[in-house]
Amino acid sequence: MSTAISVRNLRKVYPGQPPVVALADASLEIQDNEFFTLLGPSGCGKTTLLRLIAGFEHPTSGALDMFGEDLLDLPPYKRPVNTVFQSYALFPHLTVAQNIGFGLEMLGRPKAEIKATVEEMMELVKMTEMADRQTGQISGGQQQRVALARALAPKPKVLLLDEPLSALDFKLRKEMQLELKRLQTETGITFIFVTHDQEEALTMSDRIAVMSAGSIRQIGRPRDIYDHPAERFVADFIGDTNFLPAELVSTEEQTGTVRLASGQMTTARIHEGSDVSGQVTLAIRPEHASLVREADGVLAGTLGNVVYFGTDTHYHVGLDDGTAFVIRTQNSPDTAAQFESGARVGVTFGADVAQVLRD
Ligand SMILES: Nc1ncnc2c1ncn2[C@@H]1O[C@H](COP(=O)(O)OP(=O)(O)OP(=O)(O)O)[C@@H](O)[C@H]1O
Repeated sequence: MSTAISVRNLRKVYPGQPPVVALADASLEIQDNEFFTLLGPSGCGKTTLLRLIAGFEHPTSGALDMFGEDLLDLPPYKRPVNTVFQSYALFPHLTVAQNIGFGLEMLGRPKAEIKATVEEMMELVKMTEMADRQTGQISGGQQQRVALARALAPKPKVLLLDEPLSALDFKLRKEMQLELKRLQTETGITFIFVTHDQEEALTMSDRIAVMSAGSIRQIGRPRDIYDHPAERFVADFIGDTNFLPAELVSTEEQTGTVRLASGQMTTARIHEGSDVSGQVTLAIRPEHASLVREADGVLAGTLGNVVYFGTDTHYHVGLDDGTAFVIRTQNSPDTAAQFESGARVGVTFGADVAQVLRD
């Protein structure tokens, strides 16, 4: 696999009083044919990074290459990228076919080529039957498909997608997530997708960069990031997590022996390259822990609320050291509630599910 985009120590400061550091010092590599997602809360710098790649902004410092070529010398229209915006920016009085062909007309492509590409794109996004409808008269989901087809029509090497699904309702959003993934696989184009929705990122991406306050906190495959968050921000932002204070007693490669507040010893995973020692925080996902009899637990406490969600049940335990801990178990027709609210209970978890977090 070759590298599509290489971002090295990219920094963007917007002038003002005071100046805004939108991107502090970002470095990452995106592979050709990857579905890569920039995930983070509002204002963390996702759109800024996308705009730097597109060429709508110029960095304060740093380097940016695409397929080995320095991008910073190229104006936006000469970069082999295209962008799909949150507001689809379609022309409502033009037809579906005219909207899709618009960019190609601007590029001065021959008429026959435009016609063939528009037909190919309409088929790709399943809009052939609506070719002659004005885009002001089609649904939000259909407009989204046209916007995608228009952006894909010039066959960019990289497609930038800035929260393209955020205007759609929940059900349509789910459908379009699968659709986007299909389009990426079928076209083989590198997608860089921006979202603040963790579930969207986990379901669609080959890899995710989690961002916070202008910097990249962790890069990894969805499963790695979910199961092995490197730091508290990532563990907190993606999914639900229990945090336990602990003391790191010894380490051997990626495994640490820790003493919990209860005095019990257990093992936990240490993220590669993490420099941790002394007092640490452990992260344990609610579905990775089990509720057991008090005598069988690594931790002991009193069961508080038991909340039934249909597919699963959440058990809220008040641990004896005062920490709150949630356990999530999947329901099935033959699982009966084993513990009542108010009961003394134990909490246990496997050796490889607890993660030592860096600060
Ligand atoms: N043109 C600009 N001038 C000054 N500040 C800006 C400009 N554009 C963005 N910012 C600031 O830079 C920071 C990063 O903004 P950016 O739009 O990249 O974040 P984001 O993660 O994409 O957020 P959102 O999810 O809300 O779109 C924010 O503090 C924002 O207010």
